[in-house]
Amino acid sequence: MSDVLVEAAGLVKRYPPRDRHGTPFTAVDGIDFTLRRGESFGFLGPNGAGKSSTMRMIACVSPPTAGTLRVLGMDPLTAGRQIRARLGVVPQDDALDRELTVLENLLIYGRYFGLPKPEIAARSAQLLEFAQLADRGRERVDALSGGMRRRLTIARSLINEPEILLLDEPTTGLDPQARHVLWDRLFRLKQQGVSLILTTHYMDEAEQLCDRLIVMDKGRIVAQGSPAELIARHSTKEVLELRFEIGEQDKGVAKLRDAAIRDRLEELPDRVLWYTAEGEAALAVVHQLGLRPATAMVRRASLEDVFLALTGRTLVD
Ligand SMILES: Nc1ncnc2c1ncn2[C@@H]1O[C@H](COP(=O)(O)OP(=O)(O)OP(=O)(O)O)[C@@H](O)[C@H]1O
Repeated sequence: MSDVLVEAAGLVKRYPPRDRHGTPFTAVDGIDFTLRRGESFGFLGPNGAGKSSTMRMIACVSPPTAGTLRVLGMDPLTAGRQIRARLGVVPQDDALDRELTVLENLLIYGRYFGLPKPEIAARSAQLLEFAQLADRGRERVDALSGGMRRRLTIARSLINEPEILLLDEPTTGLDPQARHVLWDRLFRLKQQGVSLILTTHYMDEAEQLCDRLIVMDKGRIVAQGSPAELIARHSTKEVLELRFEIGEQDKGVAKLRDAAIRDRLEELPDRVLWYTAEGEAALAVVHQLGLRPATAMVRRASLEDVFLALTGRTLVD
């Protein structure tokens, strides 16, 4: 069995104009990547980066405009059905049947894959257990919380025992506790050997779940690597984050620029970031300069800093 799960070369997705006067829109602009078995992948980027468009092509629901794409060694244009039988897909919107019960949603999905009835029943029971919904099987989906609905969608996507699970922004819109429950479930799937491919614009999610990341912006790949590699390559180890009182930031930055000539300073509307190997030493300099920021915090660099370095923008505006 090949260890390549997904391979893309020069992959393009262009959408037709929305109206007669419009122009076609290139959402994915010639990207190359290889996803291998045994790792979990994240497409990280802000809204509109082209992450969902890439996922929909991998899920065989949206044909590429140009380039080549192979999923599990097959071409989605000619072998979509065979590929889909081995994939689980968790779309951005849950697409559950809200008028049916939790259990019925699973049963219907099993039938869609043509699985034998006893197998669907046994598998549904296991999946409800896995999704921590065992006592909710007879309730209507309407009655579930957002976090429960997400877990049910994941349970549903596992009915065919997929090798790859595609998740489009799995925790967007969930509260912190529901997100952590979901991460725990996804982590278990990883341990069971399911390869996760997800999109996110949350750096903590990417750091928690992904072994490798593809950072996208405006339809292109701007960097690839493990979270640790990306941070080592594109940021200093530490960051001193300073917030000034309203109207004080410009004066502060002018002084800092003179002091931090060898380091990168990043000015955002609400804070200043000083990229340095030694955050505490930089903070001492801030005090020597006579600056009194409203808050000052030394922290480790994160994927957010990588994104800022690569694109000049933050992940979540
Ligand atoms: N069917 C479509 N027709 C025209 N334009 C589209 C269509 N689908 C997406 N787009 C545009 O393509 C761009 C990329 O969208 P895509 O959903 O792939 O981005 P994304 O990185 O997943 O962002 P998000 O986090 O908002 O889902 C966006 O500007 C979007 O408006």
